[in-house]
Amino acid sequence: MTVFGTGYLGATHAACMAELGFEVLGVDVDEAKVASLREGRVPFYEPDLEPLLQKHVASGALRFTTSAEEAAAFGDVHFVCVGTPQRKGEHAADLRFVDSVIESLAPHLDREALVVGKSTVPVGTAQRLAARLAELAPSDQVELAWNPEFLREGFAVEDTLRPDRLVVGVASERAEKVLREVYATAIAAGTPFLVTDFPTAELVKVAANSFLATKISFINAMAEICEATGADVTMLADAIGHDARIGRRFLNAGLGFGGGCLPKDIRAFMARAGELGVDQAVTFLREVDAINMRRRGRVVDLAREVLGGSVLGTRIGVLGAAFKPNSDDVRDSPALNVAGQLQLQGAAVTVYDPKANGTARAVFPTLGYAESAVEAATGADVVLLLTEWAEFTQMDPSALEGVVAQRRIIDARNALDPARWRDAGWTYRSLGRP
Ligand SMILES: NC(=O)C1=CN([C@@H]2O[C@H](COP(=O)(O)OP(=O)(O)OC[C@H]3O[C@@H](n4cnc5c(N)ncnc54)[C@H](O)[C@@H]3O)[C@@H](O)[C@H]2O)C=CC1
Ligand SMILES: O=C(O)[C@H]1O[C@H](OP(=O)(O)OP(=O)(O)OC[C@H]2O[C@@H](n3ccc(=O)[nH]c3=O)[C@H](O)[C@@H]2O)[C@H](O)[C@@H](O)[C@@H]1O
Repeated sequence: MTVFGTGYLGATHAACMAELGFEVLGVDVDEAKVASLREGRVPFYEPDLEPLLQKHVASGALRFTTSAEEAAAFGDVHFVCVGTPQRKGEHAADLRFVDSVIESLAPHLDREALVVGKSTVPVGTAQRLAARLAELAPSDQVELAWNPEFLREGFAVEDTLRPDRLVVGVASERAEKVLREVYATAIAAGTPFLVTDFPTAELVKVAANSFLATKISFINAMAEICEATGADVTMLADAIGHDARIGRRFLNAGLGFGGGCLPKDIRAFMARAGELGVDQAVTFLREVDAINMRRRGRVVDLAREVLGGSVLGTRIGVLGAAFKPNSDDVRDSPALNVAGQLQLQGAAVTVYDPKANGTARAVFPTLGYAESAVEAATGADVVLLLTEWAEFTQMDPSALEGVVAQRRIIDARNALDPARWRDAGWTYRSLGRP
């Protein structure tokens, strides 16, 4: 099989398919990425991925190329895992990479093949691509299926090898049969395998991410109310989370969601609903987005408040740049956004992230970068915890007390024990907690 696009999703999918026993050819237009993967080096940080890549590159089961023609000749099943980012200045998804896979692959498909979309796309895309595939492919035995992906960064390998469900949108029994073979190991282990049509498969993905985003913004809205009343949002989340219908997971209030998926997916969903004339059905997502973005401003305000009204001329130590722990991904990262805003307001900001210094520096070269939490906090008038890496949450306050200018910490992820820091003489502030 082949995997088009070897980013966070595609590289993981390719390595995991090799682990399941398939011969896999990864395809990317980025020559540097392909060169790195060929040498067994993952060009981003994802726990557990590199050993898997190295194992299967070494055995020859996993190879990489930049040639779509080579891929067409090699594969019977072709997965599409390319990016679908937000279009510049718009909410809609940019589908040019998905389109370009079909344009470059289809003309070479001269025998039976199944093209399987995994990228997150607006509903209706699969139908359109299926028509284009039929137009371009020399063989009439070429078909499309849609198989959305639900993996989380930081747990990508685990989620791919042991998914909690598999969803396939198919147009024929043959496509279903092929996908049952591809996922035979997970199906045998009891993973629910849901077979549906194209639009349902596409919608399952954006509905799931919209629900997750809504859950986070719901608790962050409660955090705003807690801040106005002196209530404690963490206790509130624990208490409502005991109701199994609600559930405690994804109710962590704080700086809100970012990354290459939730923000762009809810925006693309609103844009697509608008095109379909049903925008009213998802106008609540506008509020979900607005609540989320307000959290970033709230942390900046809190820093200003703690610093006596202005951040101008102050030194701020920032712990975390990635959009979440166990990842080096800084796409739409709330942490980096806050660090950038504080710098714009005149603070000298020094950032440390265990894995994301490099990716952060590439998009935000003007911030200061440190090699450790202690170095980032040195001379700081306030320290901000913006990404809850275990390295930070397990930190002893005494590790920083000798280096900071002032013992002040803002815990924007509600990840530290307030009593521990206060007892050690720190001014501790967090979001939605007194
Ligand atoms: N990152 C994640 O955790 C998840 C991502 N998704 C979805 O998967 C898709 C990919 O996301 P990421 O892997 O994060 O993006 P990414 O940006 O890390 O990777 C995309 C890759 O596609 C390559 N590419 C672009 N055009 C190509 C072409 N014509 N042929 C071959 N390769 C090409 C790029 O060079 C890049 O390496 C998106 O639609 C995303 O919403 C879905 C579930 C999880
Ligand atoms: O479509 C995708 O790409 C993926 O998007 C998310 O996965 P991911 O973006 O890797 O990360 P999450 O763990 O969902 O976290 C997203 C953001 O929400 C924030 N978050 C999460 C949970 C929470 O309780 N509170 C909270 O603020 C995180 O800090 C992070 O910024 C979904 O969880 C995956 O199922 C989905 O496949």
